Amino acid sequence: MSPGEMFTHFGSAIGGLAVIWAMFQQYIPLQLREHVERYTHKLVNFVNPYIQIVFHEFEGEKLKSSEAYTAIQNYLMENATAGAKRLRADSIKDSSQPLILSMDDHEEVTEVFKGVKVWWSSNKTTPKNMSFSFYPKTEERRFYKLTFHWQHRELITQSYVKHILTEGKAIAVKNRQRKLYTNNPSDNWHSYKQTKWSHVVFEHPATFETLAMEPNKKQEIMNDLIKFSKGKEYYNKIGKAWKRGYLLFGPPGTGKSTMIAAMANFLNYDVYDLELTAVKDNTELRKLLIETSGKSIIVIEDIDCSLDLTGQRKKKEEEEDDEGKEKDNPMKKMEKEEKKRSKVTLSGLLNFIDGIWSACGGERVIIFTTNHVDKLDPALIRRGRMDKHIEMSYCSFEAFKVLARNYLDIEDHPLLPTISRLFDETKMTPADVAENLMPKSDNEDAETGLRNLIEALKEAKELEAKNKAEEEKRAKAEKEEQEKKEHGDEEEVKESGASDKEVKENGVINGGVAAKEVKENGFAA
Ligand SMILES: Nc1ncnc2c1ncn2[C@@H]1O[C@H](COP(=O)(O)OP(=O)(O)OP(=O)(O)O)[C@@H](O)[C@H]1O
Ligand SMILES: [Mg+2]
Repeated sequence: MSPGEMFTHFGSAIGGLAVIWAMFQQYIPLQLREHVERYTHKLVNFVNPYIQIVFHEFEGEKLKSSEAYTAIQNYLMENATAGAKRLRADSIKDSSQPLILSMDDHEEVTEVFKGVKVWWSSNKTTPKNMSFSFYPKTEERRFYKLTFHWQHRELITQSYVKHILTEGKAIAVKNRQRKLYTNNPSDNWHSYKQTKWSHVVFEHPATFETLAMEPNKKQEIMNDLIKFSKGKEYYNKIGKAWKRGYLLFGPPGTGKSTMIAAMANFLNYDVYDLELTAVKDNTELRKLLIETSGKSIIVIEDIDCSLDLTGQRKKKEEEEDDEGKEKDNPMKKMEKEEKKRSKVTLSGLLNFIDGIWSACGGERVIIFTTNHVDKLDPALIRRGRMDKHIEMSYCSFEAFKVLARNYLDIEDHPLLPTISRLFDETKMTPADVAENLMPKSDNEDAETGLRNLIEALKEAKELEAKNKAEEEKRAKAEKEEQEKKEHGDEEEVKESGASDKEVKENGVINGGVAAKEVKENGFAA
């Protein structure tokens, strides 16, 4: 038989089988079919000497992604992709790094462990739900399947799987790209898999070395962070969730956001930048929290702006008053209702920080930043929630020296004493200092930067003095006005006091006369 003929026979045999299968499905009753299928499975399992283990991407009702899945993914990426023919290219760290390749869906690779051959395949299932959906990928579930001969069951389940998991974790640490996450608006949660967070690679270059701050304060924060990151046992011992809250407060441009980046780089943690206004309610806030991984910093910037904390404490009468107004204005009512719907409450946020759920995962730093610490509810920033309060303030001379070293590479300069004196006399944010020091062209040297700064400091000082003088003048004028008013009131009181007296006296006199008259005449005229 020629190969062509063979192929034709083979083709028709397959075709015949397909027809039999279709008939089986169509004409054999469902119950009988199930029986047949079950027994076929049993038979195949009896004859099949291979065992399969499945590792799913999500565990715990899909709340959390599985660590084992990630470890296997990393392991296979590094060790087994050589044998795979269909690969997927993943994010590339930077252009100097080679492509990171992983197995594509439904691809299979083999590996030999201590002389034993195993098969790994990457799979996904989509539910058989035939209903039409705008989001076809929502329910997609991925998993890895490990297949091996039953004779090696012990070796594989005990040593090999353990080996893969530890190796995978080590590879993850080695290849770790830190990520900067932001929460997706919940309306989009269904459209792109199950992820509530989107991420990019975290690449902020700020470090504690480049952060302008008094050295003692900086060291204190660094020690605090080190103590925290090594404190797993300690937190266990004292029965506290392994997390720590920091409140960074200070005027704009004093380095709060820079500090967060420096902390993330120092600890080698991921950053979750939580945009509270995109979170609809407390339940969603909790879901977001559960989706964060360990070794991460959760940041809520400008907390006073993103949550209406004062609104929570609105007096009842005011609300009633508002309701009265809303009756007249339906637009206002709608607006308020919309706001209500998209509202995370203070108690929701408090639970997010130190409720029962906050302990899931562990090793998390939570940071709030604000420009107005006095606006925040004391319950929110009490110790235990915000354990450490860090004030980011105007630039001191010590802090300036860090900037001078970073921006101009100078440790010492004859102009420094002048600058030191000026820093004592006026205040400027590190952001402004940095901007003045930064060379604006190739011709500018360190001295130009310092002179620019001196000019700016002098200007700031003059402006401050001018503002102060104006403020004093206004206060004085106000005081004078007040005094004048009080004086005027007094005069008036005096005058009106005299006329009262007159009235009184006259009244008495007239009254007296009248009374006298009555008395004398025996009746009132
Ligand atoms: N302490 C600092 N050390 C080094 N650079 C700083 C410092 N403070 C500010 N800067 C510089 O100023 C810029 C603005 O700082 P940053 O964004 O950290 O301020 P912020 O306190 O977060 O302000 P805002 O309250 O407006 O968010 C940064 O790009 C950084 O380069
Ligand atoms: Mg900021």
